[in-house]
Amino acid sequence: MPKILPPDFLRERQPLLGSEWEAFLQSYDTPRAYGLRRNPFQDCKTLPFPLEPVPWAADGYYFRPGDRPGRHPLHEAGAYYIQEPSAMSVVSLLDPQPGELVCDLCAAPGGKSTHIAALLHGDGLLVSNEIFPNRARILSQNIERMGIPNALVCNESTENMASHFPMFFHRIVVDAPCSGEGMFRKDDTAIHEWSLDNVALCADRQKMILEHADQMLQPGGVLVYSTCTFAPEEDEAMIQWFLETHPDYTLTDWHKTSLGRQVAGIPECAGLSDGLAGIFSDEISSKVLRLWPHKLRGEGHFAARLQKSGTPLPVSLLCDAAAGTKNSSKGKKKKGKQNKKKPELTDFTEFKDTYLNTSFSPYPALAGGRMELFGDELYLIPAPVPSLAGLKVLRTGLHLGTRKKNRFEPAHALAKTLVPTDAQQSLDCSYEDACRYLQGETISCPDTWKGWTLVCYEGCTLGWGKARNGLLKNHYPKGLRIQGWNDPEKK
Ligand SMILES: C[S@@+](CC[C@H](N)C(=O)[O-])C[C@H]1O[C@@H](n2cnc3c(N)ncnc32)[C@H](O)[C@@H]1O
Repeated sequence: MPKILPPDFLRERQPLLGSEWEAFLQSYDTPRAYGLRRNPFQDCKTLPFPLEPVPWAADGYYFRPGDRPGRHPLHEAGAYYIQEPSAMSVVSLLDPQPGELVCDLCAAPGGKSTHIAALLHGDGLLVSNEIFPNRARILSQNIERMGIPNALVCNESTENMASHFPMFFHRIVVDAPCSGEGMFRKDDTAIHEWSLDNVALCADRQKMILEHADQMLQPGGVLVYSTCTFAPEEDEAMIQWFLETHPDYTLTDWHKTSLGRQVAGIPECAGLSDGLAGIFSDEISSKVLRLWPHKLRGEGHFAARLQKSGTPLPVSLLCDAAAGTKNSSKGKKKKGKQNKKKPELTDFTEFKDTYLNTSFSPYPALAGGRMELFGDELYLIPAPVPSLAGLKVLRTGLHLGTRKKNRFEPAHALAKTLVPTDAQQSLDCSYEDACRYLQGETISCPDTWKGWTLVCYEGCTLGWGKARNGLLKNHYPKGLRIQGWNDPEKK
């Protein structure tokens, strides 16, 4: 059925597209493209469905919708993240480097965050923030599913984030809440919720979020601002306003970024565009990036990369400064009071010596990290994390496990950061056993195995099982179990 678009939208946007208007409208009647990003932390050699590269993202691929990769055990294993193809351009533009401190300020459900983490390779720190608690929980689950060891997940207003992390980050992405015009083909709710008043409201909110992002960015840092709307008020005009009110920033030409270089070899098929010409100065329109659904295989998107003047500070100085920050927020602390005693680490050490191989080496950010107990929960906090007092934090680095009476129970999050060769016992499951495991069933293992075992499928980790007498007791978290995995209709 043809889409019925709001009359105000049609009237306002037609002049922006000129001779391309008909092609733009026709894009609403053509099928949309589907994408996924492969996860370097869970490196499955081959995926069981055909893929085609997305030109603007190194690990991005198109898939055929009928293949339903969201209903495959490899999805639960974190082998990939399903992401709208145009949305992958944002982190390509941000270009985070291993060792950096990076913030995703409006992060749920985690498309940009999981992409940033993949490019950091476990080195440096990702702080992912989401203002709404339910969405922050989904974000946190996705961070865990993708086996990301060096992330904090916060559930804060951008104002509280700014007061807690002043001038802290090397790179920040503001993937702003917006009027969502670029999602009209994909999502009818975006059409129903759209109005010109909402465009104006979104623009005001975006200005506030950008002010906070500026406060959090180091001198010399990079800020990428993106939306999934065509509204110039939220796109080029927002960048114009930001540059006028923040003279210490310059706009980076997207053609001269790694995104532009990547595309240079395949200019025709990429279909990436500059900003709106004629309405805004060349300085802005020639440097910002637009993705139009009639020009490429993806939905509508806008992105701009801004560089702050100055020289970045050493990471150690930044941590000291942030640790001394007093947060005025009365936010809840992390569940389970922080244990002031020096954590007794023997339990984890014993676990590690018994069940993990010496090849198990925490990621660079964790190698210099600190262990902290919150109640009986033991966390490994990446090296550059400052004090988190007063901040609502859902995930503090890597959850190693729980201290029980006479034993240590490893966390699901720990399993997700491991590869099969990290564990002394890892079971390479068949497809059928992987499905049974994900439903919470017991599966078989060699009779001689005893204790904690990594359950793997196609080289990716699903979770823990505990071996006894040839059977693996299922330790896949109850909240993640889904029934019907063996049903071919649901595959
Ligand atoms: C475009 S979405 C982010 C998508 C995400 N970056 C991803 O790639 O998966 C914008 C996010 O901003 C959040 N948001 C809404 N109002 C906000 C506000 N006032 N301050 C900060 N974030 C807000 C929304 O809940 C939403 O999760």
